[in-house]
Amino acid sequence: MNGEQIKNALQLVKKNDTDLRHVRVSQVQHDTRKVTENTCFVCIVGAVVDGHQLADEAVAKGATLIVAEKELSVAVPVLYVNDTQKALAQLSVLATGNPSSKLGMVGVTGTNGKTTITHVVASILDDNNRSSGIIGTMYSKIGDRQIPVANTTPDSLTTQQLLADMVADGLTHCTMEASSHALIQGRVRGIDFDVAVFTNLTQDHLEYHHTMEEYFLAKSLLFSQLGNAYGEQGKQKLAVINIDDAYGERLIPLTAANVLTYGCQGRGDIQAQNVVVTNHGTSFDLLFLGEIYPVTMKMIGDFNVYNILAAFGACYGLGLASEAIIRSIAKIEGVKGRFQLVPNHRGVTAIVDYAHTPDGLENVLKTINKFAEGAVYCVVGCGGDRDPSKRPVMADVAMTYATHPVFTSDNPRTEDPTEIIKQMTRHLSGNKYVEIVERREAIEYALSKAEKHDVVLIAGKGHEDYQIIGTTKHHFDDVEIVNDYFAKH
Ligand SMILES: CC(=O)N[C@H]1[C@@H](OP(=O)(O)OP(=O)(O)OC[C@H]2O[C@@H](n3ccc(=O)[nH]c3=O)[C@H](O)[C@@H]2O)O[C@H](CO)[C@@H](O)[C@@H]1O[C@H](C)C(=O)N[C@@H](C)C(=O)N[C@H](CCC(=O)O)C(=O)O
Ligand SMILES: Nc1ncnc2c1ncn2[C@@H]1O[C@H](COP(=O)(O)OP(=O)(O)OP(=O)(O)O)[C@@H](O)[C@H]1O
Ligand SMILES: N[C@H](CCC[C@H](N)C(=O)O)C(=O)O
Ligand SMILES: [Mg+2]
Repeated sequence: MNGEQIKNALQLVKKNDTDLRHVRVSQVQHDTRKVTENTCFVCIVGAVVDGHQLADEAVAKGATLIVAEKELSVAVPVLYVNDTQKALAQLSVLATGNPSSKLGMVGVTGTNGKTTITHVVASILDDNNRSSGIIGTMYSKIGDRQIPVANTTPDSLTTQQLLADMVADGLTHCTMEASSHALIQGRVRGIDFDVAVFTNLTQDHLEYHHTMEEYFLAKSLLFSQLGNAYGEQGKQKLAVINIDDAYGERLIPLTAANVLTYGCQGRGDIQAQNVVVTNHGTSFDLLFLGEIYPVTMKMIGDFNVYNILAAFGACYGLGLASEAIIRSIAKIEGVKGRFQLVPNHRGVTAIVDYAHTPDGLENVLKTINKFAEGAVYCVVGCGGDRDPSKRPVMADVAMTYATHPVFTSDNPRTEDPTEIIKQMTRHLSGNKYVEIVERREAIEYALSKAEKHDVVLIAGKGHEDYQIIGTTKHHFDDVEIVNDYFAKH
């Protein structure tokens, strides 16, 4: 690439008549730590650092061109735009050859269910001779490679590079999570989604979005940016929306794409009826286009019925036949750390689950109450440096739906774990619950108290194999701790 091509790809807010054809650009980058010779450096205003203040450093490291939204005085040409996040997305698409246009792209947003749905969609596609990559909370998955990611939805440059790798590896599809932070920060701008899925919207991340209305606005961007009903090559664009969620209903007029709704309460294009949940699976009837498909699956819980309906809609939108999708659903094993049963010799139903929001926790506990024969222990904490307003609500949920809540630490991050637990429980009274700050101790306590037929839910960290204390990640794995305990007792 050269500077002139970069200039032409951007909407400049300050005229630039300099001929930039001689400016060589070997990569686009927003991080000085990755700047090399002939880099086009894009200055992003972050929460911690302002990239504009690092422009000189970028030039010293070899940047030949700068893209900025604030006035700069540096030794190389500067292109000025209104919004450097948007420019980064546009240039990332340019630099990688617009890979999303070559993939069947599914974006999933909503408070809960994104990771689950991306995995279910990928399993169904793979089972039907497609090959699907994943970008999300656990990793970015390209074929057998699992690439660690810092964010559920990476920055636009990383995302486009991952998509380009998927195309290079011959993948046909990609399903990715679009977090609300990412939507606001433009990390998914420039992605040519074919299908956008909405799961649900309940309280989370209010430390960042401030109000539910702002949080909804963030989520809605995936749908308002979905384009019209016909994509580049006449491909249909489709929004798959949970109609049982009032926010889902509000999304419908915001998108120009076709819409398929789903629900379990008698409304929607795709419906579930006659749901039966046990401690080893779920069955229900899926209604679509006048047909009734009986579904039996290993995934447990009403909330997973919603996830399956969403995945069904997405796969149908990508061109799979209903019957083929239904056949594949029966084979799905479930997703790591999502209602994961940990087998043991004591007759205790031990479950590790990633519920870390009030709604997630309520759904999981309600599901457990459908089949629990004995007491229900719930080991749960709340993450530090995350929405403090959800803390007392999550404690209330545990108090309402569990027999024995055990309040403990999640990832304390830079907060004092004792103080987080205090914020969860300060309004509670009585002796129904216990507080044990050390998470391992709390898990072992619940397991030691549980008897045959009791359930122990260990919530909040699911697949995570670490605990973040301060800014350090320590190895920590809920499933491993449960297995260790049962091996010894
Ligand atoms: C609050 C937030 O969303 N922060 C995200 C944001 O970082 P930031 O604003 O702090 O960036 P910054 O460190 O100030 O840097 C600003 C600019 O300077 C550059 N820089 C910085 C340092 C340096 O030495 N050199 C340099 O060039 C950076 O590359 C960047 O371009 O942009 C970064 C790049 O995209 C993200 O990695 C980072 O996510 C942080 C790690 C984070 O914890 N985010 C969470 C809240 C988040 O995004 N979560 C959602 C999932 C939520 C959910 O649904 O559950 C997610 O998608 O992960
Ligand atoms: N459709 C759903 N509705 C409500 N709760 C759900 C739903 N699906 C999953 N959950 C609960 O939320 C937890 C997280 O699920 P999942 O990882 O699929 O969500 P996510 O949206 O990817 O979360 P994150 O934003 O942290 O990445 C699960 O472990 C389960 O407890
Ligand atoms: N993506 C979510 C994950 C929360 C998981 C929980 N274990 C915590 O650390 O709060 C977040 O970053 O808010
Ligand atoms: Mg996720």
